[in-house]
Amino acid sequence: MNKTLKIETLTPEAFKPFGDLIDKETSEFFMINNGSTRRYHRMADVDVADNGGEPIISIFQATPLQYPLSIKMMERHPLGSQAFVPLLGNPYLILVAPKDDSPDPSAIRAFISNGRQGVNYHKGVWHHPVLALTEEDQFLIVDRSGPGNNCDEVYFSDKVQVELTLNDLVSI
Ligand SMILES: NC(=O)N[C@@H](O)C(=O)O
Ligand code: NI
Repeated sequence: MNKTLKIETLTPEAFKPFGDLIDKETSEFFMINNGSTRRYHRMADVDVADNGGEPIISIFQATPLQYPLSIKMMERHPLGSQAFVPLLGNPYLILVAPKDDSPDPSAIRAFISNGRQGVNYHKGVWHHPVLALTEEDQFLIVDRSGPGNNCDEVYFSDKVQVELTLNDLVSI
């Protein structure tokens, strides 16, 4: 199978099958701290308690891969959600595929964040490891620590060619 992915703009509706969008610009807020602060409340839930899991906060400093990207694998976290919040305001890419026993290469979807949007992958959603577009980009991560295997990886056979090119990046 040969396929080049179109890169989609990240919206709450488009990302809904895969998780939550952590995005001020598409979220409600209420005022706190005597009117000095907007609280964008509960943008996503941290779903990590299965098998005695606990929520942890980490930082990823990521380096861009080579493009056009030949997508060789996808992974999922069967025991917990995983959130990525960009810290430096740089656009980055998200590759996801629907929950299933194995990722369907023909169902992979590519999104681009405007650098102000984070994502929270729901438990078991297939995704590609973080895809920075800027050298040493940084992300705050909220995911799970605890017993059990929480990372399934599937490598595609050589016959499957799913490519991601940047030349049709939507303007963000
Ligand atoms: N392995 C790890 O902690 N990171 C991946 O889960 C990822 O989605 O980048
Ligand atoms: Ni992951």
